[in-house]
Amino acid sequence: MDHHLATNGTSVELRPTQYVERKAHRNCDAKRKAALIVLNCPIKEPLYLERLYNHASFCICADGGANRLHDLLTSQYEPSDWTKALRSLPPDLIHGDLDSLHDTVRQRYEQIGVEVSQDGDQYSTDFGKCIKKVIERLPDVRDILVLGSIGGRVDQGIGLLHELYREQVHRHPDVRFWLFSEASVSTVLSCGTTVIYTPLGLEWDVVDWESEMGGQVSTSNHIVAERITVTTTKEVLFTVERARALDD
Ligand SMILES: Nc1ncnc2c1ncn2[C@@H]1O[C@H](COP(=O)(O)OP(=O)(O)OP(=O)(O)O)[C@@H](O)[C@H]1O
Ligand SMILES: Cc1ncc(C[n+]2csc(CCO)c2C)c(N)n1
Repeated sequence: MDHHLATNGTSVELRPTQYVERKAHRNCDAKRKAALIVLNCPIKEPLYLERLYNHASFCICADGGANRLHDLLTSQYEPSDWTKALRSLPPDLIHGDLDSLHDTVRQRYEQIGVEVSQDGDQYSTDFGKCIKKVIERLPDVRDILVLGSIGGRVDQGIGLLHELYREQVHRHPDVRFWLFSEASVSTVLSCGTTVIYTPLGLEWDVVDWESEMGGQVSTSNHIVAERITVTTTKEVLFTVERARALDD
């Protein structure tokens, strides 16, 4: 069963954990195309990155995201083995205004044949620029996996949520955006009914519950069943906490 598509015309089914499940090789011929965007945010778990990478048929680093990828990969090898380290999970493209990309990182990636492209526009973020590239290079993309965070700078964090909402709701309603951060997976749920399959439904379940910023917001809810149904009249951000450890 495809857990993304509307099954009966009225509900969409999602399985937030599918992209962190084990996959031996990179997905280049998947029916439902996915792309990975690596943002300039801390990446601590190599296995998390590898899982997302293997589910994507196109991987793009947003400017300083390439520094993060470089640092994580090289930390796992001897310093002299940096080519081997970088070739283990090579991005297809590094893109952005390139004001954060370190010179050495750029040179090293260029040396192993990774394309680096610059767009100096000062009215769009590197994340926004990368989404455009993904759509250009992978026109049939259905899921965009974003490895990032809303920790750190508040303007960047709120800006990222704003862009996820804009892209999902207004610009690319046929594409689903997933934000994979250190501790959780988030996606914007459209109006109507969404069924979410998780390892575990919600402890604080609500019915006919008005929700808005400054009004009522459900945070820190607990998942206690395998199937959650969310019916909403406005888009909502759904976040599920990740299990502490990924299992093989
Ligand atoms: N603290 C942060 N929180 C959330 N997202 C971030 C943060 N820092 C960077 N990002 C994301 O990573 C992308 C690349 O960031 P980078 O630092 O390389 O460029 P920037 O010039 O600071 O950002 P931008 O050009 O997008 O304003 C940004 O577009 C943003 O989406
Ligand atoms: C009202 C307004 N606020 C901020 C920026 C600046 N800005 C927005 S995106 C971006 C690119 C960052 O790499 C920059 C510098 C602007 N142009 N307009």
